[in-house]
Amino acid sequence: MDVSQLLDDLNDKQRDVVAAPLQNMLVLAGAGSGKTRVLVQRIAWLMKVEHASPHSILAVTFTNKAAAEMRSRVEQVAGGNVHGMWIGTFHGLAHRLLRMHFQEAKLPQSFQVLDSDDQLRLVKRIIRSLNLDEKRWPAKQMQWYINGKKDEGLRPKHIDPQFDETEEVFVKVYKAYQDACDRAGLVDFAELLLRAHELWLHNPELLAHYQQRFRHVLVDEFQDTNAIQYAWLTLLGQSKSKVMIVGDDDQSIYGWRGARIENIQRFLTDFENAQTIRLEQNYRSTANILNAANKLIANNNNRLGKELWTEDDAGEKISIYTAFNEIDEARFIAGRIDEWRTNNGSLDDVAILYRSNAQSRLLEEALIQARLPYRIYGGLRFFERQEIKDALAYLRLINNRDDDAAFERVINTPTRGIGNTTLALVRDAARSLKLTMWQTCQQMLAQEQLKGRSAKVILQFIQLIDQLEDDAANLDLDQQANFVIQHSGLKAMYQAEKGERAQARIENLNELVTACQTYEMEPELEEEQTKLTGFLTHAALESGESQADEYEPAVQLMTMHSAKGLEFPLVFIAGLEEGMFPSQQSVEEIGRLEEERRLCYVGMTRAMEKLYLCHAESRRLYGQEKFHPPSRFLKELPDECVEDIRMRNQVSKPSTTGRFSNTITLETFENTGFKLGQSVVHQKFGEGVVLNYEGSGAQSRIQVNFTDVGSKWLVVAYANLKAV
Ligand SMILES: Nc1ncnc2c1ncn2[C@@H]1O[C@H](COP(=O)(O)OP(=O)(O)OP(=O)(O)O)[C@@H](O)[C@H]1O
Ligand SMILES: [Mg+2]
Repeated sequence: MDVSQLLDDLNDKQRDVVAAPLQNMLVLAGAGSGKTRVLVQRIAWLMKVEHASPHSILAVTFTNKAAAEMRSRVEQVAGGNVHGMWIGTFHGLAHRLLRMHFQEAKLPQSFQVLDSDDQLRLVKRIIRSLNLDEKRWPAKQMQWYINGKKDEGLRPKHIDPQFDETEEVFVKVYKAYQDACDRAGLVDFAELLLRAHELWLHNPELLAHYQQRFRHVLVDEFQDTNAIQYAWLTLLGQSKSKVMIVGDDDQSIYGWRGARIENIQRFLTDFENAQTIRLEQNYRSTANILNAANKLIANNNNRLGKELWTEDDAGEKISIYTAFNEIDEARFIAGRIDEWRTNNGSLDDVAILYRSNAQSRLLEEALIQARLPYRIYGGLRFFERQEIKDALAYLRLINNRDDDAAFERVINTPTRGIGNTTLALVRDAARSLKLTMWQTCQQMLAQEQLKGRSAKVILQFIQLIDQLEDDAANLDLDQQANFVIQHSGLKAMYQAEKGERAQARIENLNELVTACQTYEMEPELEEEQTKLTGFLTHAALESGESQADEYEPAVQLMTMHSAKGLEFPLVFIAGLEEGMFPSQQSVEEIGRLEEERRLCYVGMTRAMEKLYLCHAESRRLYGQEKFHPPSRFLKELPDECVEDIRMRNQVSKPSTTGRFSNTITLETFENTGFKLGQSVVHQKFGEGVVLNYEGSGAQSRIQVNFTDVGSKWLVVAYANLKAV
């Protein structure tokens, strides 16, 4: 691309940014206004027009994926070699600095990065070594505390507990933990940032070198930077370097993790002569989607204030689907996606967004049934999640004591103090005796080959499993699962860990109970196996099935948090109910409620062409039927942008499958010339039976259960169905 082309395809405001003189700049703009795009073009401009060497450019984004994308876009636009340019996340860049300057950072050359699970384990060890009661001082809470302090740039010596005894303990653990890390050459995620900051702060020549080098600093998604990231940037800003930040205060969704929206305003005072440029034209979404999102976010206070408009057509209205229950919601979504595919839409263009990870299970199930390949973005599929595998392993062991994989998984989860040496001993014995782990344990106990403490804990474990089976023998499957989750100690273990991840794990365990409750075994299998066996098989199959290959087009499932910065032609948001979204905890606190609303704004503005917002009238949660009212966010949307696709004056009819909620208007239905239960024939799909109908005029859709290909939603106007 030559220089003149660099400014083509940009509006005036965007051009002002890309071609601005060298200066500190804040680009403040709403979703889809081209922030990321101008940031990339600006880099190309700096190289081509300002003759900046790639070496002098530092670009920061929020995820590794975004960084990879930015690099390839810069290569495309700037044409060719961007070798020497630093593009990455704050964490990635900090890591790089520490590797290059390990000595100045006072780290051994071979220092290791500690991931979150390893960190937790180490914190646990520290708590024990200090003879603290683990129940009173949960490791997860300590971990949260330590990371929070690091994110604020605070070392133990900076914290004054002021006679607060609890905090005194926290600081003591923090200090002991840090000493242990330093001795072992371990660096946790938060430490990467803090160390990188200290590296520059304590080594003025090094800082001067980088200030000299990185003349051009560009940061995307700036609204979600935390205190230490901001401090690090400020060090670069104190030189000739010019810093351009782009962000949107309305999309700040990581406040709960220490992100500070105020950093946007601080930037204007801390960075010399910083200019603010606002982009106001949105290029992503149709007018209906954009106007609705604008209206929604206007309900927040303390905004920096931005207006967004589009030249785009009104487009289709946003569809609000009122599902009868959560199963209906999932099937509706799968049905619409199937229809999209039938009409030659690519599955890569479709995203399903939700508030919490546990919601994915039902959606996954519906997609599997509809044979729609999917991918979970930034996370694991439901049955592959750690806590679910833990719980299933207990159930498997109850079902079959000889399941060695299950045995290995839970023998020490939660921790029972069975040492690796003991386990190795049992493993060896099992191998030579050609017995399973369970059988070997029993034999070794009987022959007194296990002694002392090891013998005691293994015996207790064996008794626990036997007891769990006995106690749960007469319970229904869901109660059985619930019983096992409670009494195995799994629930308590996860409850003791504080923080969002632990919360998500508990939600997933609860969702597993719901899955057991709604699991229906195929009648022909009932004679051959128990319901538990049936369910375990189902879980095993689901965890391996329908996994989309890397390059196969697939529906993307993700939380709204991980959807940041992305865009899709067709977007579904599921579970828009009070208590789900906004979440129960957030409705009591105005600050958190506003963050939820921003999250909804982020979700809605991912959609380019069509947006579906779904809520269920009843939802089974934690094994209980809940009747949540529709989310307040739905009520905040302007009438003219939305359509309700559940009909008024409806008549409920049980469907032939018995599992769908069917609400149809008989009158309109009859206008199509088809009746419920009628046999029809379709040119491609063959013969089928009419199950359901919705919409009117050109939008009318009909659901037909085809003998060969199963149920499909078709647009009546194009389906060319014939009665038989
Ligand atoms: N001037 C333009 N002409 C045509 N398309 C544009 C223009 N500017 C941006 N776009 C397109 O609009 C879409 C949104 O742009 P981009 O992702 O850069 O927005 P953003 O402000 O970074 O959004 P978000 O806040 O969600 O991160 C992209 O598909 C981009 O290519
Ligand atoms: Mg962006």
